[in-house]
Amino acid sequence: MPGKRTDVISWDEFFMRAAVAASLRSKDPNTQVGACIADTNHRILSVGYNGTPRGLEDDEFPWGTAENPLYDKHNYVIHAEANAILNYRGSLKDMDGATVYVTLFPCHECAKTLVQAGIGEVVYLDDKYDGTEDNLISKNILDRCGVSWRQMSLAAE
Ligand SMILES: O=c1[nH]c(=O)n([C@H]2C[C@H](O)[C@@H](COP(=O)(O)O)O2)cc1CO
Ligand SMILES: [Zn+2]
Repeated sequence: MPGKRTDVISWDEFFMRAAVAASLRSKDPNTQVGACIADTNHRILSVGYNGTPRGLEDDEFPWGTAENPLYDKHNYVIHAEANAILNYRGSLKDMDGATVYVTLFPCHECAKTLVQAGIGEVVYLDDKYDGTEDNLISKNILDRCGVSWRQMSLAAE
């Protein structure tokens, strides 16, 4: 009888690759973010990426930053983590203790939202805004609310 395959990818890698796949849908020319929420039974609950709200056509959208807040993408884009939570069609109870896999460390607004949704752990790939005010606030929120966070990497293909 042949033995089982043993060189399978880990759960971490599986969920992070799902987050990366979601990020590939992002139209943001500067930063593409993907999020994948997995429950404690290794089930994917939801995925999301940074994009415009429904009704705001992402083809016509000015994808840049601007001095005038009216024309700055940051004021319109829904973050990947928020989209992953909003895309979920089940009960929010399922998010209790779940892990969110994100390609970029969550901003402080997403940190608050993730905490309030019941997320227990954040696993991230990149932390390119490490040390910025927003990033420090985000880490402060997660720490004070008992949400753990850790970085992982994906092997290059
Ligand atoms: O937690 C996050 N989640 C998320 O989806 N984003 C998105 C919003 C923007 O579309 C983009 C950030 O753009 P930029 O790096 O040009 O400032 O990434 C950004 C963050 C944190 O910075
Ligand atoms: Zn955010």
